[in-house]
Formats: sequence, structure tokens, C-alpha cells
Amino acid sequence: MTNNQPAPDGVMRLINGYWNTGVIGAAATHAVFTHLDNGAGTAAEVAARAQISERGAQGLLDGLVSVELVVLQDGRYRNTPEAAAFLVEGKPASLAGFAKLKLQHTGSLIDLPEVVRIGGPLAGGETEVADNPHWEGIVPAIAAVSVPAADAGVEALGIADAGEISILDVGGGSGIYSSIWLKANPAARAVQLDWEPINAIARRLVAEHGVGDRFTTLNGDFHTTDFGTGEYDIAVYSHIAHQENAESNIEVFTRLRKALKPGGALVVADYIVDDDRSAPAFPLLFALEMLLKSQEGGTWRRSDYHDWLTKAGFEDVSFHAAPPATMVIAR
Ligand SMILES: C[S@@+](CC[C@H](N)C(=O)[O-])C[C@H]1O[C@@H](n2cnc3c(N)ncnc32)[C@H](O)[C@@H]1O
Repeated sequence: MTNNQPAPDGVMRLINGYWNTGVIGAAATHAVFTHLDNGAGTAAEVAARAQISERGAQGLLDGLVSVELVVLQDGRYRNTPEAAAFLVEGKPASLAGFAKLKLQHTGSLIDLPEVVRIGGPLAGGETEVADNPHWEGIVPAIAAVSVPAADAGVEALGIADAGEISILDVGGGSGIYSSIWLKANPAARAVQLDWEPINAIARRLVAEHGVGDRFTTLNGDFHTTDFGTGEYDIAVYSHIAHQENAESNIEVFTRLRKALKPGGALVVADYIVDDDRSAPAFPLLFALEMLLKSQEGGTWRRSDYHDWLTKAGFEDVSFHAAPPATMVIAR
């Protein structure tokens, strides 16, 4: 082999990428990051606290060192700053639940070659079913993924100083936007439209943030529920547009514009790709998740959002980074 020939290491690492999901999901399932955060530092100590085998604990710790989420120093293991910030349980931005959820999803990848061939989900694999129980597991686990966008919204919309505003969150899921925004502004009120079992979860989670008295819910399908006219200062449509097609997004944006007071803002957060579909990395991969799970969903381009929001009557459309998502504010 000459020096100009590529080495197989990178491709090998990618082919074995499912082990990243495996080791992180298994470690999160046994709260390994939390035990390390609380002072466990050896395989024996992690095994005792997590009530797992010492051989298993050693395997997880080796794997976590390999994926660079744990470091070994002077014979003791500890979380990297990244793992401490995002994988320890109980922190608002903790992705531990998301890691467990993603491990459960790996089995469905076996269908991907056939899904790609036929251009959509296998029978029964789609999520566009009214009141799909699929959401009950997903919604609490993905709440942390929306924290950066909700935090960015506080700043971008000046929520803390906005006074007695009213907020509508369509498909609000865990109610994470309401939790963060009602905390930031004690005079604000929020309404969430979602399926009844999801709203029950949201009411519990929002109450845990101490702002449940200003949070109400509407049960129903957002395709058919009237959003009202001129009622809200802010409307939110977060991680929904990727499950809908162009016509549906334009139709919902049009009704949301009507529901806003003059000067009100629509916030759309989603995995958005560049116009030439060359980046960013995660939204490009997420398009395959939509192929696997939805009939017509996808990751849409910035220009799609701009076009749809303009067709819906919005005049000022701006894009804001909220990794791993992008937040669009339309007025
Ligand atoms: C991916 S989650 C997003 C949750 C939340 N907006 C966030 O960003 O964290 C999608 C949410 O939309 C809700 N949903 C999906 N289709 C719906 C529909 N047709 N009517 C009402 N809610 C719907 C689901 O129940 C779920 O709570």
C-alpha cells in the first residue's frame, strides 16, 4: 500500500457505529454517568451502585472510554465534561432518556434497505396515526433536545420582559417550551394543543417546573382543530414540520398566522438542511428517520421554510442556530 491509498479505519468505525448507540444507551439505562458523577470510580464501585455485574460494568467503562465520554486517570474513571453536562440524570438538558430511546430504535434499522427501495415505511411503521401511543415514550425523552431552542427563544423573543403574553404550542409534547418560557415570564400564559395522553404527560412535567397554574391544554388533531383568530402573541411549531408535507405545513402556517395578534411571532424549530442539501450532518441523517417512519415527512431546506412561511402571509422570516435544530422566527 502506498501512502496515497486510504486506510479502512474510518469506514470500519462507521460500520461499527451502532456500538456507539449501544454503549451509551446501555450505560444510560444503568445510570452509569450518574453513578460516576456521584463518586463511583472503578468497575466494582459502578457495578455495586448500578446493581449490575462487574464484568458488565468493566465492558461499559471500556466502551465509554473508547467513545470518549469517560476518561481513566490514576486507575479511576470519570465523566468527560460533555458526559457530565448531558448524560447525568436529573439535569434539564440531560439526554440520558434520549440515549435509552435511541437504543430501542436500532432494531428498526434492519428494515432500512427495504424502506429505501419502496420509498416509505413498511406497513405499520408510520407515525402518522391519530393518537399514536408511539409519542408517549418519545415525548419525555426528546424534551431535552428542545431545551436549546426554548432557551434561544427566551432571548430572541424578549420573553422575560414581554409582560402578559399568551402562547400557543401546537404539538407541544412534553410542554418544554411552556415550562421554560413561563418560568422566564411570570405574567405569561400558555396553551398546548396535542393528543389527550400527551397533554396529561405535559401537565405533569410543566407542574414539576412550578408553572402548571398558567398552563392549559387542548386535546385534538392540529389538522382539524381551530386555532382561533388574533389570540396569541407567540405560536410554536417545534419538531412537527418534518412529519408533514409541503401543503400541510403551508396550511398550518396560514392558520397559525391568523391565530396570532398583529405583530405576533411564529416560532418553528426543526432539523433544517442547507438549500443544496450538503449540511448540517445530523439533519441530513434525520431525513432517513422520516423515510423509515413517515409517508411524506423529511428534513426540509431553509428555502422551503422561507417559501412556505411567505405563502402563509409572514413578511419577516429569520433563522437562528439552536443546535442540533434551527429556530425560525416569522412575523
Ligand atoms: C416530535 S414531537 C415534538 C414535541 C415538542 N413540540 C418538542 O419540540 O419537543 C411531536 C409532537 O406532536 C404531536 N402530534 C403529532 N401529530 C399530531 C396531530 N396530528 N395533532 C396533534 N398533535 C400531534 C405528538 O403527540 C408529539 O407530542
